[in-house]
Amino acid sequence: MNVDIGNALASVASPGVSRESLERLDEQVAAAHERIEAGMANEEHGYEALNLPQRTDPDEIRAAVEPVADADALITVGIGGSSLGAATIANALESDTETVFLDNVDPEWVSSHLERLPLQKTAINVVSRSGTTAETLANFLVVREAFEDAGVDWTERTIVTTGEAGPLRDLANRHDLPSLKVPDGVPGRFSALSAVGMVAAAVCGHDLEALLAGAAAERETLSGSLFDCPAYAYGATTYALDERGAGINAVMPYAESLETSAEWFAQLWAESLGKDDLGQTPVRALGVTDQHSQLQLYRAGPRDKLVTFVTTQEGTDRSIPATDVEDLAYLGDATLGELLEAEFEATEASLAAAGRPNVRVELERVDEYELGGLLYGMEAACVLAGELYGVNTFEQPAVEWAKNATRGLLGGGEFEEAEAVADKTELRIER
Ligand SMILES: O=P(O)(O)OC[C@H]1O[C@H](O)[C@H](O)[C@@H](O)[C@@H]1O
Repeated sequence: MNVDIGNALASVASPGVSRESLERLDEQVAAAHERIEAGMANEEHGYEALNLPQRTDPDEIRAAVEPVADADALITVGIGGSSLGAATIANALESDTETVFLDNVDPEWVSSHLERLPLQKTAINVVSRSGTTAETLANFLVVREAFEDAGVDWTERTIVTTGEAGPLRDLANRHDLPSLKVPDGVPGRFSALSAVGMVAAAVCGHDLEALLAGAAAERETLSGSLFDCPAYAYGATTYALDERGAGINAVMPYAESLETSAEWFAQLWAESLGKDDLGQTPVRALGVTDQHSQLQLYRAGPRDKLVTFVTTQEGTDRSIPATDVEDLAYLGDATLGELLEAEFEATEASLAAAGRPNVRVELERVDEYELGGLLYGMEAACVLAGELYGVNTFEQPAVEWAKNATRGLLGGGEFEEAEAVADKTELRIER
């Protein structure tokens, strides 16, 4: 990926960061880079994620999915980091295999998928790093039952990806299911380039080598200066803008196929950096759609936002048919791709003209190679930002708190967090 931070400079935007400040910040980037390289070399928890392009074995993943290679549909049961990376890849790329991601326990929604899908020709991909996440295990039990009710042997159609030990690992062993291991030292939200994100891609027939090659190329750019490394330029600029008041980061891909990448990014940014009263709030937007809903706020609301555009240079196009309606004649000379491009450029310029900081992340096209680069680049940006903030990027104690409270409420053990639910302050206004 390439990154253009010109519209984040103080000469354009407020808040903005001056070239001199960036040069001073670059000294911290150099120190952070040394720390990151050491963490990678020592295979430390979290930093190990940045070694995945070299560590992930596509053959192992393809071998595990071999029994379900004929599937017409794939249900991935997982949540957060065990779903969003896989969904980002699957939703970005074309495939004949329909992919469904059960990352919610809304009973109506879960049932509607199970009633609709051809279960005889459907595979199940269960993913949980811990193997204990209540939503994932509950959904898996429900999916299994639906397969049994339909007379389909779910043990023939299930692939498990989980840690070395835990309830899901036990289950995989008990039923002799094909299974893959979540690599050690890789937190869920940094695991897209492992089996966690790539099983679904393999079932869909995507090019796993190209995903990893794109990520490896991004890894090669990591260096001690933000001016030489797109990922660090992004991480350092977002950090500097947050310090200057842009506490919100609205990520706006200009490609429908990249919409899920903004969801994936939101988890990465929020769970990694939201600590010690620090962190930038990620917001999901989509170009051009959200030009007609959120842009007013981005351009004229509080000066607390950075807009991150994600653009692609090339893709399939479609011409707009000519019409004899005079006022619409200009459209007939264009294509939908040209319209999209013009709308992006106009939106970017409109923010800059109003002095609102924005950054452009450029991909050449939406394919495996470029996606690998985007996933890796944003992860590296996040790790760098975590170093600059001085937070523990790789933990998520606040999420664990709510997980414990839920388990306590359901009788899954003694968790003091559950008591807080009973302590809720009420001020109800009833109709
Ligand atoms: O993969 P699992 O162990 O099932 O965890 C799934 C998700 O659970 C929690 O919400 C964590 O905060 C996330 O970081 C994680 O991705």
